[in-house]
Amino acid sequence: MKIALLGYGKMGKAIEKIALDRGHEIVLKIDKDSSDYNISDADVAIDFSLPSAAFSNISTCLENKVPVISGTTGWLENYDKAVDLCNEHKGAFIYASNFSLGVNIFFQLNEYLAKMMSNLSQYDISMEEIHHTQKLDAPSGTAISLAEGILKHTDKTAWKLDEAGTNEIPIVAKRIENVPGTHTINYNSEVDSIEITHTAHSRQGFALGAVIAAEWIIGKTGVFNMKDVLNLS
Ligand SMILES: NC(=O)C1=CN([C@@H]2O[C@H](COP(=O)(O)OP(=O)(O)OC[C@H]3O[C@@H](n4cnc5c(N)ncnc54)[C@H](OP(=O)(O)O)[C@@H]3O)[C@@H](O)[C@H]2O)C=CC1
Ligand SMILES: O=C(O)C1=N[C@H](C(=O)O)C[C@H](O)C1
Repeated sequence: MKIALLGYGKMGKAIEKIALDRGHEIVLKIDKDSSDYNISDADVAIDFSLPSAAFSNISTCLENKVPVISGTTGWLENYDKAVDLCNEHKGAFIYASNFSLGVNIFFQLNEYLAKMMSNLSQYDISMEEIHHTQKLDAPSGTAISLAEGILKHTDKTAWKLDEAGTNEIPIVAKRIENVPGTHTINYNSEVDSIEITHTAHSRQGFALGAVIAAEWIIGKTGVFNMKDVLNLS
């Protein structure tokens, strides 16, 4: 498979290594703002760039009928436009806030627990995410996905970074050197607390998931997610 890497930073480099190990070829690497690259040699593009660059990169791929996998976070105000563009061009597109198998299992565990806790008003919910100090967005895309999973099953109406109202899920974002990504959901009552945590030990899981998604999307048309790729029910 011929892969274009849109974003050649920490994730782009981790993806390159795994892709080469799995017998793929990297035909394009874009690591800064450059609007006139030629994507047409690629079978698939993988975008791990910047919040400000992702939508433009995704649009370029879809307009040129190149399937695109995006892991960039912090650009979701344009997600619906990307979906429309994908449908208009009969393209193929996956966005995931987190490509690791472990986090996608954790997403399901989170919803299961939220359902169980939904009528137990003695527990207060809160969330914490910890990432490395170079991270540009807060809260993390994964924290937002986790909060959305909880909102489906509770009477909370929204998530909020830091200070939250009674109907909101508070998210605390911490930035500590070299932390690849840790997410915790806490239910606290006067007598006890229940906490679930996913801890990434490196970027390997994210990168492998992105390459697996790129392999999976070839020959498909439509907008998909990691639940489709991993066949999680
Ligand atoms: N979904 C998931 O599983 C994961 C998602 N992420 C997300 O992926 C994104 C990238 O993370 P990470 O690799 O750690 O970040 P980095 O900052 O290490 O890499 C981003 C790269 O994008 C480059 N870039 C700048 N402008 C453009 C452009 N217009 N087109 C393409 N590339 C460009 C940057 O170059 P320069 O430095 O010159 O500006 C930089 O090399 C973030 O949004 C992060 O949150 C990260 C890990 C997992
Ligand atoms: O920027 C990162 O590093 C990460 N970003 C993603 C996010 O915002 O959730 C995924 C992972 O946690 C690492």
